[in-house]
Amino acid sequence: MVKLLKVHGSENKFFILDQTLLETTLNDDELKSVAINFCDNILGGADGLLVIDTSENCLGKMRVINADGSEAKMCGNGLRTVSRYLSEKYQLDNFKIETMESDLDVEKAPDLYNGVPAFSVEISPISFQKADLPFSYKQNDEMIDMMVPEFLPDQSFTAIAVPNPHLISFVPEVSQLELGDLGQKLNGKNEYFPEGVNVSFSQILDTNKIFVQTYERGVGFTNACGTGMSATSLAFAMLHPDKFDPDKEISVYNPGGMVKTKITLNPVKENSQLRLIGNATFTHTLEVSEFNLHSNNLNDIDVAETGEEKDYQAFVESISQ
Ligand SMILES: N[C@@H](CCC[C@H](N)C(=O)O)C(=O)O
Repeated sequence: MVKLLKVHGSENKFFILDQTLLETTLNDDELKSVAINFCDNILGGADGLLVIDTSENCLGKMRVINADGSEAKMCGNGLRTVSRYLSEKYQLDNFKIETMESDLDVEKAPDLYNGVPAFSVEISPISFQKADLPFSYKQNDEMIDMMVPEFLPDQSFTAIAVPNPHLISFVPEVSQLELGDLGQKLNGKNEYFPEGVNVSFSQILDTNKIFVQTYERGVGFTNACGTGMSATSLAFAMLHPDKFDPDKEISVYNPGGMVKTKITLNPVKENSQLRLIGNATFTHTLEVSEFNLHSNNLNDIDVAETGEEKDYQAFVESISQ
């Protein structure tokens, strides 16, 4: 039997499959089918499948398969949960994890709340270049605080790859309707973001305090998007210096809870440093036979709750007071 986990970071939910536990690893087609099946049908679904593989230079490698079967370059909330998994497996608190474009530094952080383990993860590399998003809008090589009436008439937009693509707009109040419409438009066939984009709207609440909601590529509305909150924090620090204190962490509220980000701006903006700090919660363990996993038959799974979710909900309750 193979043991999987259901996990979340700020209620951005995933299944973790450690391929190193298998006799025979799943190939890419099998991973895609299993990701779609798990994310649609098991335990209320999830936003993606996080796949752990061996790595030559790091403690492990993380791949991110979105709910629709597409593969993402990175996942910030997911990386925290994979960090916890590898930390417990190898009894280490500080190490590197290989992702599609870079080896990222991760470390155990103080618990977010009683019974809520937390990890701090590096988010990198950063790019604003149109080729790295990719996007196409008139002759622009970058899109930074730019009015784009083709998206929405009265909002400005910033595009940042970390390295998955994000489009960010600061708004007086988040409109789910406008976010959903724009997210759908830019993730369907469109001339601006040919590979789709994660779209985040953010409300500035106070100094170093923002709210972020994201329409995710390959998923749709999500409770939280880790790379989205990191990219939005970078845009916030760059574009709203009057509300940004560089010596302190930023509190990023989201529909699933709250994370912290630490932004160290660099005059060369691509060399700025981003860290994402937040919960790594395991909600369920699942056991399935390797044969059933290979044949994408998920009818016979043993599920057990870990009991961690009540502590996470107590944390959410504590920040809403
Ligand atoms: N929610 C993730 C991002 C997942 C990838 C995204 N759907 C994409 O396709 O780029 C996060 O926490 O960063």
